[in-house]
Amino acid sequence: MSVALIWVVCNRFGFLETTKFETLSKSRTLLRSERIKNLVVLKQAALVKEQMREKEDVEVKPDVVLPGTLGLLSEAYDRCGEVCAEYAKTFYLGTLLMTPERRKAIWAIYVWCRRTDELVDGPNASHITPKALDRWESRLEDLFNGRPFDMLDAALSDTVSKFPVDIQPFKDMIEGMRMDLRKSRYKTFDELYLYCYYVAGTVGLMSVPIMGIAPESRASTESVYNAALALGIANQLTNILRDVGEDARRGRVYLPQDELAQAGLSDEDIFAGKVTDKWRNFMKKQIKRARAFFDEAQQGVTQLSSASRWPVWASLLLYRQILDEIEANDYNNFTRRAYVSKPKKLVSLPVAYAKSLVPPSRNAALSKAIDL
Ligand SMILES: CC(C)=CCC/C(C)=C/CC/C(C)=C/CC/C(C)=C/[C@@H]1[C@@H](COP(=O)(O)OP(=O)(O)O)[C@]1(C)CC/C=C(\C)CC/C=C(\C)CCC=C(C)C
Ligand SMILES: [Mn+2]
Repeated sequence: MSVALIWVVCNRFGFLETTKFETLSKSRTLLRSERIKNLVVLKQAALVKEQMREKEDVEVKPDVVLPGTLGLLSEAYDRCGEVCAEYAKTFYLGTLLMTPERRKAIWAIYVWCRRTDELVDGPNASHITPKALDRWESRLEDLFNGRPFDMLDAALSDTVSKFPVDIQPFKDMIEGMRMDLRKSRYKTFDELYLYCYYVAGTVGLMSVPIMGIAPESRASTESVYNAALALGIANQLTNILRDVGEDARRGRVYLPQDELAQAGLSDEDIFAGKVTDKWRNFMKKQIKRARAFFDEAQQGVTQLSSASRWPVWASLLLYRQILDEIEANDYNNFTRRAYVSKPKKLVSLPVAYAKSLVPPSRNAALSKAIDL
């Protein structure tokens, strides 16, 4: 399908205007989650398909640098690297295995995501209004148009001028932050999925054009994007399950209300924070669902370019283990924070490395079978 056609389809369904997207008629049979798969994934995949198939290394556009700005740019990327190292040490170490161009690009994206999240979760969160998020969005548009506001924006501006990264997932992440300002309950999993797409699935979509798909991969670009989306969703669902108590203390319940009711639970039970059999059974189902998203993601990691596989496997295995730790805490995610110990983290790194050595199958039939 051509990019143009996909744009038409996206516009036709109002996808590109997120508010319209949210208020689409209830009579539509597709769930939001399915529409995201059908529309965003197709569009993102089409945008980069051509560029990424050509070479193992994404064709990076040459630097067009104004005299005297090269040093500033490299300083900007260094700063992004420092922020990344400070907030996400293991992940930072993983990025060191990537090619220098890709590593810097991932740092720049990481920093933009972290800053976006800080707007609603950081020390100034109580002053953040929808207007402030609108301003953040116009700053995003400016940097995509080559007019960065500050040094860290300049790094991302440079990245998006070199890699086939689309602005939509970035805008959608801001939409997720808007959702956080106006909403603290989710009626169904479908509603929660939309939130997870906005704040985390988008990270997967932003990252694939940088990570690159292995030239020998026979999997469809769409299936790799689906896997990347699934990894973002899996990570966010895990985040949510780990932070139930912490979120409840801020008056937030990121759990499907209908599933809570079916399990005989309500918000009051969450605020009371007692681990009961009802809670354990509810949690078992939520953990099972998060694991299913990790399973979906795992099939796509192998299709990434060889140097990108190790950091992605490492982060996937580390995040996935948080679910095991919730179980080990007997599902007490009210007062105990599940975390993966240093020794377990250390063991995961060589495991991730071994997994990253597995190349994408050259066998077309097999690759078809793993198409998601
Ligand atoms: C084919 C395939 C599998 C490709 C891999 C694609 C890929 C690299 C996916 C990455 C998925 C990922 C790391 C998603 C992040 C999800 C996440 C945890 C989002 C958090 C949102 C808000 O949650 P909350 O406020 O509840 O959480 P905190 O309490 O604040 O923690 C985020 C915090 C949004 C901001 C996200 C980031 C700062 C992470 C950005 C990460 C990258 C750009 C790098 C990703 C690369 C690797 C190698 C993992
Ligand atoms: Mn946050």
